[in-house]
Amino acid sequence: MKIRRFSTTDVDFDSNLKALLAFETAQDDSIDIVVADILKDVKKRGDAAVLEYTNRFDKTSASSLAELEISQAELTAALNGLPVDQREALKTAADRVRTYHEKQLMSSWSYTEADGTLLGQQVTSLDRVGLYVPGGKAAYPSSVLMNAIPAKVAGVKELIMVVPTPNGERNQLVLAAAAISGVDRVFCLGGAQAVGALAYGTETVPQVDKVVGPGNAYVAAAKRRVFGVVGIDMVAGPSEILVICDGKTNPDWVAMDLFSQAEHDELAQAILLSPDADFLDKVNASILKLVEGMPRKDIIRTSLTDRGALIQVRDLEEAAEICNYIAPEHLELSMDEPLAFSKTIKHAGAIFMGRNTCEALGDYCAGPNHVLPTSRTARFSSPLGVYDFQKRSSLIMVSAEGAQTLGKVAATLAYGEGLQAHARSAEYRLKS
Ligand SMILES: NC(=O)c1ccc[n+]([C@@H]2O[C@H](COP(=O)([O-])OP(=O)(O)OC[C@H]3O[C@@H](n4cnc5c(N)ncnc54)[C@H](O)[C@@H]3O)[C@@H](O)[C@H]2O)c1
Ligand SMILES: N[C@H](CO)Cc1c[nH]c[nH+]1
Ligand SMILES: [Zn+2]
Repeated sequence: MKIRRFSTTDVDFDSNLKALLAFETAQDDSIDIVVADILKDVKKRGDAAVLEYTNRFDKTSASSLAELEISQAELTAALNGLPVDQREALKTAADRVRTYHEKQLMSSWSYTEADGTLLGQQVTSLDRVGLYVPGGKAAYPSSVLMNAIPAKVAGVKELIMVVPTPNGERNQLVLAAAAISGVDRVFCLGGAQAVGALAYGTETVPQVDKVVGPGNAYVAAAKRRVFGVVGIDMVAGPSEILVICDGKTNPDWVAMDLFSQAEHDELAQAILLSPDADFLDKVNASILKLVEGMPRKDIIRTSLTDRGALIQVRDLEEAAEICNYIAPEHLELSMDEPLAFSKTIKHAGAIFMGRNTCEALGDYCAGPNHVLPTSRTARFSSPLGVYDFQKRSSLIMVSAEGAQTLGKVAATLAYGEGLQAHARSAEYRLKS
């Protein structure tokens, strides 16, 4: 296993390094072609197509989609059947996630002008949302909490969750997490066919208003394609971690932090930036030593070999510049004074500060959401939050007096645009 090793003094960042790193993972054309066909078929044939793809990709043998729905009784039984430590850990995580997200609630507001005209914004929640919970290579009960709790806090009426169950195995922690979070319906579906079912609706799966949640490159491509028919939260594809380290953290800790995201997916991306060449050597040695003991070592090896990199930077300021280009899903600042340094970071899904703050704490229980933008979309997207499940309507109530002043302004501008009906509509309200 060989991880790419660069120094910015040898490989110029702008002209070479950007090209050397594989950033465009989730936009792979071959995946997009497969996904386009699946979505077209789901739209045309509904349940029958979803069932066929599910049986093929998840190696199940269901004869109807109804068979793939999990009842509320089964969700509750899963929760009650968990070992106490697991049930308590789920509840602690759920409480912390809820407390954090309650701070994000947007509320309605309005103000009244001197002439009595009222202007404002009315906030409402979405009616029905689809929550994608990944489940191909690993089960993600934590993603159930991260998807469902903000939706509940926002006041969404109906939560429809999909999760693939390879070989028909229903993960009890995932089911328990759905019970704790108050999910209304759960279907054992995954990949592009699950996203299509939620977006277009089928005989069995209800159509939703928005599809949220992370997934592999097939899920990310499907979400991109259904956007417009339904809303989507962001592109949350294969996981990424960028560690910036001053060279003073235990190299084993940093190696394991890189593994923590690499073990998600062969397409995950784990990169370390440090000005200290000896430290990079030590982390490299730690990686080679520690990988042998990892149950998911094959995935880690592929991810680190294909997409990982150890990069020697001139200084930490250059590391910040490179980070802002990469716009990683997760950024660890493993250094002295990380809070001050964080001010130089513009683009990252979540920033983990200090040597004790491993990214894994954020994945499970710190409180902020772990559904985060990937593939450089942190340049313009934010973590999943309550705001993704709320929307705003503008409020305008013009007084009789306001209609006089605003009417003249509007009519003048409307005539300027050549729009007679607009102008006259405003003028009808003018007192002669
Ligand atoms: N960004 C985030 O917030 C976040 C959070 C958790 C997990 N993740 C990422 O989610 C992903 C989970 O991936 P996963 O694979 O374990 O589960 P998944 O649920 O995303 O994908 C499984 C589904 O992919 C589809 N699929 C697999 N191979 C296919 C093929 N050849 N053709 C068509 N469809 C195919 C199948 O339908 C299958 O059900 C990982 O990449 C992980 O890094 C991201
Ligand atoms: N790191 C993932 C987001 O990229 C979230 C997760 C869930 N479980 C473990 N990790
Ligand atoms: Zn993770």
